Amino acid sequence: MALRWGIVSAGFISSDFTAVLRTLPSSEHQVVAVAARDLSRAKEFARKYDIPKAYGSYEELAKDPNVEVAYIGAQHPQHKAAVLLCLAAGKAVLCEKPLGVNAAEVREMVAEARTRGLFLMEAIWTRFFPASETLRSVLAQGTLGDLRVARVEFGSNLSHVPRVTDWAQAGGGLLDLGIYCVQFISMVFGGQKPEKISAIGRHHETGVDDTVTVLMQYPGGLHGSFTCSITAQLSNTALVSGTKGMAQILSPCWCPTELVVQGEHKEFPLPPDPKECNYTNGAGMCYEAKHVRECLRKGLKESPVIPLAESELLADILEEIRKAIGVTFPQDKL
Ligand SMILES: NC(=O)C1=CN([C@@H]2O[C@H](COP(=O)(O)OP(=O)(O)OC[C@H]3O[C@@H](n4cnc5c(N)ncnc54)[C@H](OP(=O)(O)O)[C@@H]3O)[C@@H](O)[C@H]2O)C=CC1
Ligand SMILES: O=C(O)[C@H](O)[C@H](O)[C@H](O)CO
Repeated sequence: MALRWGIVSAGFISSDFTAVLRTLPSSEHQVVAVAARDLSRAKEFARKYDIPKAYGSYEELAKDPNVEVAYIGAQHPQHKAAVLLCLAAGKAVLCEKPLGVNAAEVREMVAEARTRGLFLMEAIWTRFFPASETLRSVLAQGTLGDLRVARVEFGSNLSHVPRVTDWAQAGGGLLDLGIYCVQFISMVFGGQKPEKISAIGRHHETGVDDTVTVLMQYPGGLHGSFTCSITAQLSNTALVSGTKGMAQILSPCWCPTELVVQGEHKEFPLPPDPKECNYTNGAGMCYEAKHVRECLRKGLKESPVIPLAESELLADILEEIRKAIGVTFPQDKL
């Protein structure tokens, strides 16, 4: 039976996600409604993607009985209200990363989903790419021996993207790009909590974090480290290494198609990108969409691949790093 999606907000990532859903069999995925703060933009989006219902408020979409799962594609500070609204209306929710601006926001959403017995997932789409799945099996087989080090770099000059430098919209590299680095390290180290975190950060002129380098010590003496930047181009690769060898995810490591294990290069081609995609490897959003459908059809309340406890952990780590480098957002004071 088709999963009936409602798209909350009509921005860039919502466009990509909707375009990708339309490439999947309509017997499995249908987009039944879209909402934007402005009705005319919602209507334009609905016309473009042939969506039967357009709403001028997120509230109206949440009340639509035909919507089964809401996809939240608004900017970071708008996630919490949209998620809570959809959960209160009994919808399952897939919310873009970062789930919340800080750990308190994430905990509030997770608690609400649990209390209501509803599915909630943070859209850490990276984990559903075949290259990431293969890396997880390589690690599970012990191919790399005892793990020692994980290292990620994600940076690019994004100073032209308004939301990325906007302090009021919780911009900066950590929440936008650093979250991909932290999720990688967390994935390869088994979702453990780091014992120690230290960080240095350069502030952007708008007050958000510009470039951040982080060292994390994990139980068993494992070392995780990353650099993220909204002004400097970095290698955008990720590696994990142990006593028997190394595996490397090549660029773009947040939506990967190439994995090198002990020197052996493996490629994982994506389905063709819908031509209107705004972001790199947008076609790869199909993997998380399929995963959400599988979870919902099995009656799961959270994803086993990115469980809610790990979303809480990622938020805790990001918040601790922000504290260490002195970056705060309005949400931190509430
Ligand atoms: N998984 C991935 O690959 C990617 C994920 N993302 C995530 O998706 C989210 C959205 O990013 P993106 O699509 O680039 O963002 P956009 O700039 O396209 O904004 C998305 C929507 O946010 C709402 N919005 C924008 N500004 C404001 C504001 N000042 N106050 C209230 N609402 C506002 C609007 O909703 P409306 O249409 O209702 O007016 C807008 O359409 C981010 O959280 C980002 O981290 C982004 C890029 C890639
Ligand atoms: O999730 C992402 O991929 C990031 O939000 C984008 O890559 C970045 O913000 C590009 O503008």
